[in-house]
Amino acid sequence: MAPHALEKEDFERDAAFQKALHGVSSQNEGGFRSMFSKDRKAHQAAVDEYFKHWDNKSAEIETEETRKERRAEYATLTRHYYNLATDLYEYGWGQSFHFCRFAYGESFHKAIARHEHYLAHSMGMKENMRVLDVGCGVGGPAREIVKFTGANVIGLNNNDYQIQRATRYAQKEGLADKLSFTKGDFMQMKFPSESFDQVYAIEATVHAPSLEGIYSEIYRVLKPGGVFGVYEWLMLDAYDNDNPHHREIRLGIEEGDGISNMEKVQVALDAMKAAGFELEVNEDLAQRPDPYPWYWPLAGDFSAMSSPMDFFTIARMTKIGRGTVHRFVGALETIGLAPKGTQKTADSLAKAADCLVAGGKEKLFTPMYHMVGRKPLNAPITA
Ligand SMILES: CC(C)=CCC[C@@H](C)[C@H]1CC[C@H]2C3=C(CC[C@]12C)[C@@]1(C)CC[C@H](O)C[C@@H]1CC3
Repeated sequence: MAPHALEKEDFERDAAFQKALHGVSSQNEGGFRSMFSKDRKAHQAAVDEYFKHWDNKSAEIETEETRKERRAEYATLTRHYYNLATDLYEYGWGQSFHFCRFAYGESFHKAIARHEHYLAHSMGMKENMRVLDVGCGVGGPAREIVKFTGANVIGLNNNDYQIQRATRYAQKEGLADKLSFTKGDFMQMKFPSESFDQVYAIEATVHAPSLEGIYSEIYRVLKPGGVFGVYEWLMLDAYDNDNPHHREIRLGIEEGDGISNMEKVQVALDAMKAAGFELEVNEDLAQRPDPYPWYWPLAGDFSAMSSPMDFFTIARMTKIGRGTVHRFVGALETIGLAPKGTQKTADSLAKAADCLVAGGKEKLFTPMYHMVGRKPLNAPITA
């Protein structure tokens, strides 16, 4: 397969844009309040840049050409998605931007942390290993993994705002000596070959334009014998791209979650193999017989709530919670307190939530395809 064309990086441009858009809001406590202190013009630019990929491009008229255009601008698309969505994520979900399994009686935040521990455990992560977190968000998982394993973690992210927030949170928790964050496109990492003992990615490599491309780049930076562990977002075998309903679900997830190209399970398995990994774990954790499915918080199923402490956390994620946000930010936009496009972003996220739930219920989609691959000890050096 021909290697995927990469977007040209421009760190100065991105830093200037992040400063103009977010200003000092990266130093706020986070979440809802941060949403209102954005520069209006820069916010509009981010909205236009992101939604040009989706407006008037419905599932019925989707062509391979449209998907190709999104893949060609994967880095800009994802960077602007997180420019728009990060504050809403923190407000509605917390600082670990991923789903998880739920055990009986387990609180939301405990379940999230357990999912992170499980990945580290499945990879055999040990104290003082040099570990890379690919697509680290605002660093919630990395902080938990450093505390759980004692590994030294570097978080890689192509969104300056998230890096600033992640750095601030790590400093606040006194973890700065074990955890740092750096800016970069994961398709073209600046790290030398064979420089990490382990690499993990939690619901992040789905933002890549090509799974083979990102897995190969991860393989390159791993030392021989090194391990890559991932929770991947994938469409399941039952997904049929010729079925309009299926396509609508996939597109709703892609648009509302900043994804240029979501693939099926077999593509990911082939990509791991093509990259050179020996696959040690390969399982859709969403198919385990858990008491509650991964999507229950978004489905607004309060009967699955295990701890009274979770009431307000979950309330923000439900349809009613999302409707309240829709009306509230709409009103704030009208009176000029929130930048234009805030409601459009919230609505797109809300639609994604519905598509995620539908994808989960209809067994078309998983956010937790768990793979662990090892780079063979005798692997030849890759440039
Ligand atoms: C985008 C990828 C690859 C991973 C992120 C997974 C999840 C953390 C997000 C997917 C959908 C998001 C939504 C919200 C928070 C973060 C997600 C669950 C909200 C609950 C945030 C508050 C809004 O009012 C509603 C959102 C619905 C979708």
